[in-house]
Amino acid sequence: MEKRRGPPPCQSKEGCSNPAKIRKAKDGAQLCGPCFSRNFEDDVHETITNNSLFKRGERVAIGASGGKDSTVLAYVMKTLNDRHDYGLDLQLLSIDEGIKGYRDDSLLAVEKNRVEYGLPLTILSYRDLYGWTMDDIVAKIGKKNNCTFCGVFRRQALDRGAFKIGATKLVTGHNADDMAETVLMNVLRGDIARLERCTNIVTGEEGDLPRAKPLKYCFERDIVMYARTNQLEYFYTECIYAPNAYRGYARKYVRDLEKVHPSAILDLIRSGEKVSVKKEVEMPTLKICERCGYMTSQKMCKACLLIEGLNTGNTDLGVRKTKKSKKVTVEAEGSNKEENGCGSSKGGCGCSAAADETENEETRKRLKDLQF
Ligand SMILES: Nc1ncnc2c1ncn2[C@@H]1O[C@H](COP(=O)(O)OP(=O)(O)OP(=O)(O)O)[C@@H](O)[C@H]1O
Repeated sequence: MEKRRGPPPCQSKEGCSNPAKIRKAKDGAQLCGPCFSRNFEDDVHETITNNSLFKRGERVAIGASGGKDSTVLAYVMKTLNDRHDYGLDLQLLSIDEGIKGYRDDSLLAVEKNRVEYGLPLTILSYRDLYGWTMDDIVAKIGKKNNCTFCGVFRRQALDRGAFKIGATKLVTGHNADDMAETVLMNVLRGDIARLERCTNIVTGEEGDLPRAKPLKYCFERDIVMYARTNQLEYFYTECIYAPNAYRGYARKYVRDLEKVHPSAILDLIRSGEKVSVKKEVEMPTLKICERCGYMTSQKMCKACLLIEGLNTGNTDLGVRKTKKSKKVTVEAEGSNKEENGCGSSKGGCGCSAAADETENEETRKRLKDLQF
């Protein structure tokens, strides 16, 4: 009878004699658990050094959501900082979007990581920053455009949190699969400016707080395997408000593509990296939001526009380009909105927003207090 063959030997370059247990999704290498972990960490170290992501002595905020990517990011950043003596001051930064049964649970995972990794943790909430939780927003506008609100608010909240703790860089757990999906989405939307930027490993260098993505070349399946191999605790439920997001379709397509053509993910990223906008195409210049002081290419930042819409009942504001949203942007150019109450074209107009006047005032105060 033919003898059943066992697992092949580990293909690690270090000449390990263990049996292979894991096939690395990125390059198909068959490795044992410890060699897979080391190989994964070496990949991230190479990405960090090849792209000179950090300067010695920098305080780096790690965007920690409690999910697999940022949990692995925090663990690997700490491991590499210790192993290679990067000299970084690492801190965890979490944003509580106010989604019951999702973010409150995932923040428990971050809290555990804080204790286990010995990294300080700061949590900022949408409620404190904007006066609205995502639960409130979905109750008001439904599930259709809620991801727009969440994405804009989170981006700004992470920046504000990083400034608050004195970080000079923010790192997020965006991985190779995320990047490939984003390339695809920007192609489908014909958004060439975003297509050019979306594969950059560091973004926001024109502002005060650059963001880096050390896991840019790590495949999602390898991240999950790394988390399992190192018994990392993370929260693994999808956001309860995101199932219909456009990204879901791109994700499924990229996954199907990867099954028949494993290099598809890296190919998509490389395609994105090769795109460059012609010099004569005018790119937006950065200004300061007249209302909250955050950077923006308009007179008023997108978050303030969205808050304005929520507080005035004009929930299309900042979501779709309606005549009204244009009007508010133009208004912001011509007048001081702080004095205008509801922010409509008529100050003290008695429209439905008048009832929200106190709420508006509170939101503004909060935003002012949070300017750094
Ligand atoms: N609430 C949050 N607080 C802090 N950082 C966040 C938060 N949400 C997202 N991020 C950061 O942005 C990255 C990408 O977020 P995304 O929403 O795409 O989640 P994801 O791909 O599921 O990542 P994760 O597995 O880390 O949740 C995360 O890895 C994390 O670094």
